[in-house]
Amino acid sequence: MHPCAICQRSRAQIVRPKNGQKICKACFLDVFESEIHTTIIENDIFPTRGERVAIGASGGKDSTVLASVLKTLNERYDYGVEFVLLSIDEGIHGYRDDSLETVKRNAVQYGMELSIVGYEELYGWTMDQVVDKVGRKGNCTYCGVFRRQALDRGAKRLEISHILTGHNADDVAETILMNFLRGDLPRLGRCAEIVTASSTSTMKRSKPLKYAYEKEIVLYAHHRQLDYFSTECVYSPEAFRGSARSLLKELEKVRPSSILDIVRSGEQLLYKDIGPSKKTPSVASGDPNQQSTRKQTQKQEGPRLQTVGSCKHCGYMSSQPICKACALVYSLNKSNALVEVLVTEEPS
Ligand SMILES: Nc1ncnc2c1ncn2[C@@H]1O[C@H](COP(=O)(O)OP(=O)(O)OP(=O)(O)O)[C@@H](O)[C@H]1O
Repeated sequence: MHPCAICQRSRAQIVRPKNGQKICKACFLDVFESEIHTTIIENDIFPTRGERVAIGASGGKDSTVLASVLKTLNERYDYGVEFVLLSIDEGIHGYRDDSLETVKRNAVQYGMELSIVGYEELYGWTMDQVVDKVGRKGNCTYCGVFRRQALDRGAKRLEISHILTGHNADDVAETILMNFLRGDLPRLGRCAEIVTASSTSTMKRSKPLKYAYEKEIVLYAHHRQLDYFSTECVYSPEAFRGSARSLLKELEKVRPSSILDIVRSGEQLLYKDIGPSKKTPSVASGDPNQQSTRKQTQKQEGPRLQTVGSCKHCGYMSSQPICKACALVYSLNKSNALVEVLVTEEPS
């Protein structure tokens, strides 16, 4: 029987996936929470007392652990923050409708207000309809782009300007790997940041679980007996992300520190601005083809720093003149003769 490497008193029950340390359950829960508190303090995630902050709540393990830990830490360390659960209903039958029931229970369990915003209401399309139209290849792109904006819009309705997501170290490392393999250094730099803010938008996003391993999040949820929804999305992840995930899991098996090492590498690779591109054409409409012309021009001239501004159509955060959500809705509606971009209905 190993004594706990931290308290030296109780029997070690858990081998920490992050570093192999053998510790007892109480010390694991304590060290897991303490590390997230340290991340919050070191990165000044809650600089303003009295702030209302939205937690992107999917009902899955990550955002459920995030909500639970934040409630604990807010009470323990008195951050003075009010948390609100914000859920996006993508319109995926047999998946999101079930997980939203979990979020409704979490709202009661954690005593947090819950707000739900749907793709159908925002974009005129549920994900089930998008998949019917575009098929299973590439549908994750629509979902990811729509969700990002839907969270912004949901928060704005609540008069909240700070959104937290449950992205963990594995998620961040996976995205860094994907961007590295694509040679997309500007995006790589942005995805490695823990807090993203912009001078042209009031919305801030933070990832308090950025240094928490997925395996430890599962362990924490298990030992705290949290109520979360564990089914995978019925539309499996796009092939490239799936491959990056498998690669990461293989690396983790032979070297558990790989996940944090990749996150640290991403942080070191934060791209440095090399000045504006000369020939970038302006994008005047939501036509995604024009945006791809812009991309090609950038490829010829070398990468540029991706700066965050506002979409000319809908006014929400965008690194392009026309945001990706507007471009995607445009492409979905175009063949239905609905050229009016629905997202313009709610300007910022
Ligand atoms: N439908 C949703 N509504 C609100 N927030 C969401 C939704 N889907 C994802 N998010 C936010 O984005 C984060 C990352 O989402 P992702 O799809 O990678 O899921 P995940 O890693 O399985 O996380 P979770 O376990 O919380 O579902 C989530 O932790 C959550 O904060």
